[in-house]
Amino acid sequence: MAKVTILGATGNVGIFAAHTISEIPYVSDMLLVGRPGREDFLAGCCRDLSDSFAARGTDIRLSYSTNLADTKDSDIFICTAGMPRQPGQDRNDLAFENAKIIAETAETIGRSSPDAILFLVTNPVDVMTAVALKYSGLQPRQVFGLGTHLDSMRLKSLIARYFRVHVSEVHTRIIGEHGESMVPLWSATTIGGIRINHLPTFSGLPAQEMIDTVRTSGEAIIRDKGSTVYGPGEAIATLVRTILGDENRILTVSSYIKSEIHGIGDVCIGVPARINRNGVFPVPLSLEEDEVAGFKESVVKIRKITAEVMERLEAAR
Ligand SMILES: NC(=O)c1ccc[n+]([C@@H]2O[C@H](COP(=O)([O-])OP(=O)(O)OC[C@H]3O[C@@H](n4cnc5c(N)ncnc54)[C@H](O)[C@@H]3O)[C@@H](O)[C@H]2O)c1
Ligand SMILES: O=C(O)C[C@H](O)C(=O)O
Repeated sequence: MAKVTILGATGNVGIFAAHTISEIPYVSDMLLVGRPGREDFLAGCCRDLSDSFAARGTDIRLSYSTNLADTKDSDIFICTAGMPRQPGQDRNDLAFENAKIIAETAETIGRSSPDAILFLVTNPVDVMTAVALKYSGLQPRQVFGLGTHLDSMRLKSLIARYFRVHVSEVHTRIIGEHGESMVPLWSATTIGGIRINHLPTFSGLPAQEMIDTVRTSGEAIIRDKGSTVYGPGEAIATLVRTILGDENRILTVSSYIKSEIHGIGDVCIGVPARINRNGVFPVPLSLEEDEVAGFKESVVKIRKITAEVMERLEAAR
């Protein structure tokens, strides 16, 4: 059984993730962490969630805190703390402001919970994963971000609708940045176990339109309803269940790669990784030429933003 701590629990994604994670049978304790001054709101969240646990018959010890010292003994931290983007902003516009929050938080967690797993949701998630890895001092397997898992789910849903099949029949991946330079892996896309380009209807697939829709999905939802919540909240729970259940699923998350993909590495970015109770382990891959080219471009972009943020963080200390 495990203790799960949610940082940024008063936010839209944090509180819905608390709800989705509470459905995972391996969770015995859940701690909601918010900023000082938010005690009443956190207390209200605990009462409201407790009612839902009772209605569902879930037995989880739920508590809240505004003090990171109380997070000791957590098995997994989910970090949703930080600014979300506003309509018209790019996720990367948030990089430095959110990096300051993540660096400070990660430093504390690394010292007080050296065996924990640290799961980043805060955007830009690839850069935040690198910042958390550096400042926590944890091992690469212990630190990862939601990466392109949500993008992969969005593409899966579009493909399933196009071919009129159940979503569980579709396997697909998007790698690279959780952002503009994301790269769809059509070579790794199957329907009912059959490679998508072996299906007669493949020639009519509006592939570019689909990937454009995925690329702009977060932006469109934020413009229409203010924030993306249900997609990320369920995606977060999938990852937490995979870890706590020691499931060894291969999901596409932001992880530190040394050189696993065509010799490309030294960056935190979305890649397929085997995920279990010990953490996240990128899977070496062989890709099509155009996919490698797209991935290289994405890596160069994320490396540059990460380096700039790290430099500014150091200068600000
Ligand atoms: N990676 C993904 O796929 C994905 C999906 C959805 C949201 N996000 C990101 O998650 C983050 C949260 O989104 P949201 O919609 O819940 O935002 P929100 O504004 O509703 O919540 C933000 C939370 O961060 C906390 N916070 C803000 N500044 C802080 C600081 N200086 N120190 C500590 N805590 C602070 C707030 O108190 C609040 O709890 C954003 O960065 C958003 O872009 C990522
Ligand atoms: O788009 C955003 O800013 C939120 C999140 O990254 C998403 O893709 O839903």
